[in-house]
Amino acid sequence: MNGHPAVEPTGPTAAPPASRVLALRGATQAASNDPHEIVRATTELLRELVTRNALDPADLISIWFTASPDLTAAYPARAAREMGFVDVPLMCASEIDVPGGSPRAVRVLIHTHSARPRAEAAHVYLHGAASLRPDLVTGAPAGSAEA
Ligand SMILES: C=C(O[C@@H]1C=C(C(=O)O)C=C[C@H]1O)C(=O)O
Repeated sequence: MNGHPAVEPTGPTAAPPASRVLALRGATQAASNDPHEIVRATTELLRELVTRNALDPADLISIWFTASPDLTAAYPARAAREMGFVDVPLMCASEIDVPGGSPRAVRVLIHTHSARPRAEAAHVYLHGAASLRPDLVTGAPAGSAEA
């Protein structure tokens, strides 16, 4: 051996990691299967996630979207690109067509670097999608879309 420890020291004296990975969920409901409405609803959802979690766009790792099978007029990822997330890997897919599933639903899963612990993640469910996960719907801050 060369005298150096094989691994970085751990325990109370070790420096905290500069950054952790945080996953955030969200969902919303578009007014209709129209490109403008899909982009509008998705933009609102992304803005709320960014605001409520104080996200720095430079920290974003990737963004996954699903659209319910009745939404076919546009890719929700378009909203992210139009917001300036042009170098963030994006993906869209069709949601599972479960009987009774939420209509016109855009769902999102964001992975980001963040110092925020998972317990403090603010997941965002807007409009008709709020009924999907009532356990995750928290009070919206002043000035939010729901106000
Ligand atoms: C309930 C939701 O819809 C679907 C069901 C999920 C679940 O059961 O955990 C997760 C994502 C969606 O596929 C949601 O978007 O949160």
